[in-house]
Amino acid sequence: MSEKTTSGSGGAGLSDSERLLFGGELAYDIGWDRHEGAWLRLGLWTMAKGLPRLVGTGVRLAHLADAHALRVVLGSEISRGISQAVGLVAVNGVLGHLLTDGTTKERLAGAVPALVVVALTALLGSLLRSASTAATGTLEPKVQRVATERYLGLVHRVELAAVEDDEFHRLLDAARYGADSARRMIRYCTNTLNSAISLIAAAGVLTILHPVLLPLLVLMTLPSAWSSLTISKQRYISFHAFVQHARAGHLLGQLLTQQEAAAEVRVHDVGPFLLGHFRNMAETSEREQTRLARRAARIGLIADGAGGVATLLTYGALGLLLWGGAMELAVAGTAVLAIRTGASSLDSLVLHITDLHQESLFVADYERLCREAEARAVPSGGEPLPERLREVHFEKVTFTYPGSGGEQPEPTLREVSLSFPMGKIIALVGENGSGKSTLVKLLAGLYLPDEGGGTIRWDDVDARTADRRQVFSRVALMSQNFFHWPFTFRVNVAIGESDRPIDDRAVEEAAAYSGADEVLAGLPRGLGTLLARGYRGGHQISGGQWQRVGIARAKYRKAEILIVDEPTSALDAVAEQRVFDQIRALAASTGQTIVLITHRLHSVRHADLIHVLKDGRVAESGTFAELMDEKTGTGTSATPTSCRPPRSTPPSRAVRRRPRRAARRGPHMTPADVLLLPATVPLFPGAVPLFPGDRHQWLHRDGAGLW
Ligand SMILES: Nc1ncnc2c1ncn2[C@@H]1O[C@H](COP(=O)(O)OP(=O)(O)OP(=O)(O)O)[C@@H](O)[C@H]1O
Repeated sequence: MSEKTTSGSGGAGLSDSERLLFGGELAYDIGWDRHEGAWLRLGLWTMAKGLPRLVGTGVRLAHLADAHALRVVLGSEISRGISQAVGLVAVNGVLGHLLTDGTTKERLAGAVPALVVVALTALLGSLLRSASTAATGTLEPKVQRVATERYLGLVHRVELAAVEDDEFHRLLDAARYGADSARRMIRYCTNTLNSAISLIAAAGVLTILHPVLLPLLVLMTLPSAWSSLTISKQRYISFHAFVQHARAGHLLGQLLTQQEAAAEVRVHDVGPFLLGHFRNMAETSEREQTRLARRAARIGLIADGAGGVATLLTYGALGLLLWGGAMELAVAGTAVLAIRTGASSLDSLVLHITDLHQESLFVADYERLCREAEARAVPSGGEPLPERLREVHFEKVTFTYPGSGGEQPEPTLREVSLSFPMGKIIALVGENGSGKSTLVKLLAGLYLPDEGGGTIRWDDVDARTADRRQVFSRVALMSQNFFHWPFTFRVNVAIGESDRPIDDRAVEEAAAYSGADEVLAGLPRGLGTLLARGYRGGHQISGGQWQRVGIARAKYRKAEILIVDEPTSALDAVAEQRVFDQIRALAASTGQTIVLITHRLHSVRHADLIHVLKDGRVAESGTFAELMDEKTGTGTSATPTSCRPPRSTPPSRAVRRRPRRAARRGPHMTPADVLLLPATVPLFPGAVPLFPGDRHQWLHRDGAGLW
């Protein structure tokens, strides 16, 4: 197959194979990737202008984490700069004495005091550097912890609507790296500060020695700064081009060896096809690397040439000053030293600012996320709920999912009026997508009705003004997709009431209530068995067994209202009815309010009250007998739709949405990934996982093999 490549921004070295297989470059569509190349658009001046702001951010974070360590870093770095300047002046004194008239002995003796100062400043410089290094090392993990704690603390309190908002999630993706970036920013800030102070010290000494020396320093260092910046940009471009090809190649490698694809690879003879493209992409990548390496070499040469000319001009100017007697030899010697120190400080300053700038993009995201999370937090405080609740009443409640359905989103619930009397068993029945789960989320306080869209009253207290934490505390929710915590059986049940110490007896009682005691009996380490596959000692339980654990969790919570949202979707009609009957019987003994959700009316025929939902509205309400009665019922609930088979096929829109959203959110959304989050975080934002979900293979922008 012939292999053509294109170059240019966004498609550097893109091969026909990549175009054919992926329709373009294989880039992630996740939060942190959107900063790719942002700093490439920055020039020297813009970077310099932004420097105080960047250092300010680092200093603020460090101050929050450990003000004392910050003071040590700042004090050490500033003192180091001063001692460097004093050292340079002392060097000037040494040279002055050495180059004066007299015998060698006399000249050496004269230089001794200045030499002692040089030695002392060097010693002090070393001590200060180690103090700064130690304090920076102390600061880094603290900054990361403070930053991580802050965003996690804010994010877990935001409204559910924010969690479901894709834009918020993209921000969360990027901000996750912000906490790591904050850590790295501390080191880069210290390095930047260090280089800047060294540069200022050298420039200050030069100005004192002779006013013309400062422009000479600028003249000599500018080309070198330009070349540093240009070369580091080239490295960055090269890295991203490389990682893109490497990712694509890696994907093909995985497809060739993946179990799921194995049958088709053989029967359809996909192997040679993929292998051919793999080779083509690898060759394209190699060509791209060669091209970029040559380009970098050219830029290096140009920069070196410019630096050489500047050096020549600088030393020429120094020579002229000496020749004309405008400068003493000792001053010229010190000037050479100061210019060299200044030039190398400027070089490293450019590199550190570059690093700092890249990190700052993620820290800015982090700050934005924190602001957004604060703004979208579930409000704290509010009207207390009545101690002894009689009912929760929905009055003409309309609810629309934010961002659903384009410009004129359709409400999911329309003018719903119904009651949940306490101490009763209430069933919500309706076909897929009729709004049952949405309705109980409003009941649980996870959403509020639309503005002007009716009220939900807890007796006389409006849910809008109620203390939402109290609302949450009154409800135990076992939703369709309740979370399978990758923890032990004990914690999986007790996490329903995580703010009190775990009571093993209560865990066992809750397990007996839901039938999860049978699951428990089969576990190798009983309550302490880890319910997560893929981990040593981890045990896998079936979907049906998880459902029992979920009911036990909701039961353990001992909340006033127990909402059971289709826990039986994996069961057949008879089994579902058995589970509901069991819940009903047990509820009778505790007086708990139970809200059961199903689309099979017959499964809940013993409920005290049944609300039938249809297209987001209440079609009818009553007891089973009333609904089935030809005179009192509308007959809607007797239609075959409400007696449909379990919803395992076809899934609701809500369910169908999830994979799409998960895919958009990238590789970080599975429970296991959440658990393994620290390992999924790259060493720095420039590091990119080779493959989604790959927690081990990060590519480094300074990675070996690139240069
Ligand atoms: N987070 C969401 N964002 C946008 N739309 C949603 C969301 N969750 C559900 N919907 C939509 O709201 C409608 C009602 O969904 P809901 O899950 O409440 O119905 P349901 O009666 O519980 O259905 P099922 O029996 O299939 O679970 C569906 O059209 C669904 O696609």
